[in-house]
Amino acid sequence: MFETLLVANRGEIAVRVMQACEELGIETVAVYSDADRSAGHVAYADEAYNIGPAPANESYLDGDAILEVADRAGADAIHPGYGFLAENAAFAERVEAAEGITWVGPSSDAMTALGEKTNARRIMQRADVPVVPGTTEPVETAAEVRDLGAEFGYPIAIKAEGGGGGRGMKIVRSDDEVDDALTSAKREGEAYFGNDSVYVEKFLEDPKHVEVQILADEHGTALHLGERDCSLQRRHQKVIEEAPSPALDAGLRDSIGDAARRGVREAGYTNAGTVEFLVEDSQFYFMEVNTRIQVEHTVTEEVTGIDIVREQIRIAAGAELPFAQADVEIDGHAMEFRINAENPAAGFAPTPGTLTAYDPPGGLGVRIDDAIARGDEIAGDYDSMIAKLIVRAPTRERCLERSRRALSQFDVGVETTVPFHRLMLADETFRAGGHTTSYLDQSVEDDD
Ligand SMILES: Nc1ncc2cc(-c3cccc4ccccc34)c(N3CC[C@@H](N)C3)nc2n1
Ligand SMILES: [Ca+2]
Repeated sequence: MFETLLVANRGEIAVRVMQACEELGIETVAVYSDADRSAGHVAYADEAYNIGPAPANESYLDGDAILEVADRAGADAIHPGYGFLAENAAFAERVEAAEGITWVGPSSDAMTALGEKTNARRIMQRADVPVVPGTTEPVETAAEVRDLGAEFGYPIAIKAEGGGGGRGMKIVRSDDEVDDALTSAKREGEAYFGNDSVYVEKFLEDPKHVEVQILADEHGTALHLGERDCSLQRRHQKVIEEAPSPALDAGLRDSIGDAARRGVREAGYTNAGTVEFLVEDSQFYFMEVNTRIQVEHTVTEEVTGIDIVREQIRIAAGAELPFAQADVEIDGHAMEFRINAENPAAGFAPTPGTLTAYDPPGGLGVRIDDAIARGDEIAGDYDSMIAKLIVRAPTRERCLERSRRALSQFDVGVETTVPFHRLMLADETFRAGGHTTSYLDQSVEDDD
C-alpha cells in the first residue's frame, strides 16, 4: 500500500480523497495556490506545499509544479480528483513514467482511447453496446453533414472529438444551419481541446441522462455499481443527481450495467470510471466515458455502501476488488444537491465573498462534503461549487422529504443555489421523476 499520496486538487474532493487516505493509513500531501493558503484541504493534509499564484493554469494545472512537489514530498501516488488534470492523459503519462509514483486512475492509454469520442464509440460497438445513432469516424464537410441529416433525420448533433460535458456540441435542426454549426463546432473543438475533429449523432430531443459507475481492478475484474440519473441539468451543469434512476426498471438496470461492464472491459479500462448513456423509450444508447471520479460519485456510495475513492486507491496499489458483482446491492435512494456560490435570482452569477455564516444540516441520512468554514473567503478563481449536500433514505419519496428538511436547515452566508434546490423539491415534474435533460433549459426562464 502507498505510504504518501499527493492530492492534485482542492476543495471538497481533495478533503474526500484525504479522508479515504486517512482510513487506509496513508500520509497526505496537499498542494495549494496563493488564493488557497488558508483553505480547508490545506489544513486537513499532513503536509502542504504552495504551487503558485491563484490562476489555475499557474497552479492546479501546472504539471511541472505538482510533480516537483511529489518528488520533494516523497509521494508514491497522485490522485487528481475531478477537473484540473484529472482527464489529462499527457499528465497521467508523465506520472506513469516517473519512477516510484503511481497515478490513481485509469492508464493514460485508456484515457486517450476513450477521450477520442469516435474511438470510444467504435470500442463500444465491438462490445455490442448500443451507441447513439451517428458516425464512428470524424466528418469533414458540410455536404457530409447534410447527407447525415437526411439519413438520420433532423435534429442532429455535431460534437467535438475531444469534447464532453456539452462543450463543442452544436444542435442542427435543418440543412441551412449546417455550415455555421460545423464551423463553430470545429473552432470550439480546436479552442477547448486542441482537436478540431468533429462527428455527428442523431440528437435525441428528450432523453434521460443515465450514467453507470464502474470499478475495474488490474486483475481483469470489472464491476458496475449501479446507475445515477443526471437528467436535471442547466446549461450542461448538473444540478441534482440521484441513484437509482427513476427512469429504469430492474430489467433495464441489469442490461445497462452489463453493457457498461462489457464496454470498459473491451477498452482495457481500470480504476473508477463512468459510462454515460442517454435513455429514451426504454432504450439506452452509449454517449461517452468519463475517465475520472465524478462529483456525484457520492450518491452511488450512499446506496451501495462502497467507498469508491478507497477502492480507487487500493486498485492503483495493485489490490484485487474485495467483492464480486453479486455482492453489489442497491439499497435505498440518494440525492446530491450541488451547493454553488451563485445567485439563482441573478442568472446563477457567481457570488464570491466572505462566508459570514455557514451552518450545514445534519441528522439521519444527511452527508455534507465540503472544505469550507464560517469566515472563509470564497475565491472567485475556481469552480463555484462550495459544498455538496447528499441525502439518503429508504425510498425516493422519503429522500424528497428528508432533502426538503435538510435544505430548510442549510444556512450559508453568501447567495447560493440552496433556494433553487428548495424550489426544485416543490416541482411536480421533478418530484415525479419525469424530468428529462431539456426540462430546466425549457421551463426555468433565466432572468439574464
Ligand atoms: N445525440 C445526443 N442527443 C441528445 C443529447 C443530450 C445531451 C444532454 C445531456 C444532458 C443535459 C443536456 C442539456 C441540454 C442539451 C443536451 C443535454 C448531450 N450531452 C450533454 C453534454 C454531453 N454529455 C452530451 N448529448 C446528446 N447527444
Ligand atoms: Ca510511475
